[in-house]
Amino acid sequence: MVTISEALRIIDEQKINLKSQTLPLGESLGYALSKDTLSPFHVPEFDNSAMDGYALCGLYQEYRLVGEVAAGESKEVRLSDGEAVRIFTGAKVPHATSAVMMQEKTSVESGTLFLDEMPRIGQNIRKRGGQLSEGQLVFGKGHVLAPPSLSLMGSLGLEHLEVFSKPRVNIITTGNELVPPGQPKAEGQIYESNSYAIAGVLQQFGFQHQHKMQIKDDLEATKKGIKNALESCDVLLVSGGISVGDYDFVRPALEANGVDELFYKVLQKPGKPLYFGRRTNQFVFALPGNPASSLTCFYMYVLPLLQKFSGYGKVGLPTYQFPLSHAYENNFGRPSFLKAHVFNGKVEILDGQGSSMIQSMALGNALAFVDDGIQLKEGDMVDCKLIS
Ligand SMILES: Nc1nc2c(c(=O)[nH]1)N[C@H]1C(S)=C(S)[C@@H](COP(=O)(O)OP(=O)(O)OC[C@H]3O[C@@H](n4cnc5c(N)ncnc54)[C@H](O)[C@@H]3O)O[C@H]1N2
Ligand code: MOO
Repeated sequence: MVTISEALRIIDEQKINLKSQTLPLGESLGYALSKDTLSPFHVPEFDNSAMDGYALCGLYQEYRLVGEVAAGESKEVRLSDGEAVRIFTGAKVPHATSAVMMQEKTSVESGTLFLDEMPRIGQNIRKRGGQLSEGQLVFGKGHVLAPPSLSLMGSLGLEHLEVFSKPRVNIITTGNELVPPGQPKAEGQIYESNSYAIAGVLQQFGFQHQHKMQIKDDLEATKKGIKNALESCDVLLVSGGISVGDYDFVRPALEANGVDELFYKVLQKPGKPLYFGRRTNQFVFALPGNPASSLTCFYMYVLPLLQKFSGYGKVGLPTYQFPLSHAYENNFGRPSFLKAHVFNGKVEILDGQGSSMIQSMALGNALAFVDDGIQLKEGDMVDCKLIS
């Protein structure tokens, strides 16, 4: 049995041979850059107007209007002292421009521009290189591409990006009692639901599974199922069959397939019988079958590994602190990730903390961490991870 921090450290210490690939800009969302990106030119490349209005030469309240510059125009307009040109947002300002005045603060009468107020030097001019200089580091290796990053890369004219590949994931569910939703089920059987949660949470964080298989609680079938699944994935997620029951065959079947155990059992609730193993550059998590346990283990342990495997510079869900909306005591006998709801700047720990209870998790939006035996008062700060 390891502690939560030991388990996280073991995951973090794994050396992974990362692969990289080239992707079109439009398909790069959620990937991490596999090399540093330097700006190929100054951004903006030229001084330009931040407003629709007038480019002014000299600082006065009256100007001779001598022309117009639209966005995208490349012709050089010559401005002399006391002259102004009509200009539009994003258009290149003429060389001698002192300031741009927004059109709402102006009036024009027979070729003369009048300003409602005195302009200030440099007003409404977006300076060349104001955001980035040519050769400046834009993003370091490992930067994860969110929508603003795609916008910036696009503005640099980069059509293709070098990114780290993401792991191929397979899912195995185990359990003779499991029946797929939509099928008839007999007394004692239940509907299989973990694979939907796991496939969903993979998708939520930008990963995909390739194959999902269900295997019976039988040592030979489990060995064979794991062997097949490991033929085509980098990360294998197994649900159930990892505890100590007579029908829990996942651990010996992993061993028979040459997977080395890195830890088994974590001192936590839920998800105590969590297993993590490795075979060369392949990783296996055997997630406890209880629905809330398997999902909690995904957020806490699987996600950091998947992100590390994808070359992310920072992994795992960030922790935020919120004040408790009520008193709470952790009597579970283990450090606990509790199903919780963060709302209006406070966190409520929900009823229904049983590992088999998924409704509380479905109605909540966070996991709140409370250590074993801790008594908390209303207003005490609690570490939370937001899951939706
Ligand atoms: N003697 C002990 N028994 C148990 C211990 C223990 O330490 N000693 N640990 C308990 C804890 S904690 C957990 S968590 C579970 C984990 O057991 P397994 O990983 O072996 O999971 P199963 O026994 O296969 O299933 C547990 C539970 O979850 C349901 N389940 C399983 N798979 C699915 C699925 N795909 N979809 C929906 N529901 C699923 C299954 O029917 C069981 O109810 O072990 C405790 N026991
Ligand atoms: O460790 Mo288990 O997930 O409490 O039922």
